[in-house]
Amino acid sequence: MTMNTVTRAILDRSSEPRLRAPAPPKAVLDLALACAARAPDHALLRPWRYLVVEGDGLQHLGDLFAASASADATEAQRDKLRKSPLRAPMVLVAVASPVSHPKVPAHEQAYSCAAATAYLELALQAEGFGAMWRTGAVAESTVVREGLGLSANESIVGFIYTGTVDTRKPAVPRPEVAEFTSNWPG
Ligand SMILES: Cc1cc2nc3c(=O)[nH]c(=O)nc-3n(C[C@H](O)[C@H](O)[C@H](O)COP(=O)(O)O)c2cc1C
Repeated sequence: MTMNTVTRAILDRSSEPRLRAPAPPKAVLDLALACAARAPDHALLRPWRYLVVEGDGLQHLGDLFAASASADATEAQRDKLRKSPLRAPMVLVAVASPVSHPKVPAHEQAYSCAAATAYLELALQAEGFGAMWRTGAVAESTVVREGLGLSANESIVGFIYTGTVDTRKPAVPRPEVAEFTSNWPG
């Protein structure tokens, strides 16, 4: 079967944790963000926004991560958190920004942000850049959320680390379609 460019790009994509400069240039970033804005979006609420963090911003993000550590964290644990945004030349913070709507609950709006973020990541990868979606405790932290200027109703859907692939990670095994698909009623 011949494959469309989009399906090929999806099948070829892999997350890449080992990233270095240069970050995607503005034209590629804008293209990827335009792809994000094509996500399915019930009632066209546009319930997502993105923060672009690079340069000194990565140090500030690291400071926020370190400040989010629990009171009993060791200095080594804080240091690891402080350095984690420096693993890429650019971090995109995906923010679910739900509004109150009679037919679209907040969790559906978060799904739209997740779909947008997957499109964003895929577009960066299709354009030849590496990307890795990360969360962890920092994504739930009030210190980080407030430090990034999120309002009380907003949440962090992910930190997309992006840049030039340094060394490729081994391919992740993918499940067979039959493993996660069944007919209903059987
Ligand atoms: C919402 C979300 C959060 C994730 N958080 C992390 C994370 O904090 N650390 C991590 O190593 N991988 C995380 N991942 C997984 C990686 O982004 C990646 O998908 C995984 O390593 C599999 O690689 P692949 O995308 O090439 O299949 C997360 C994925 C999603 C969708």
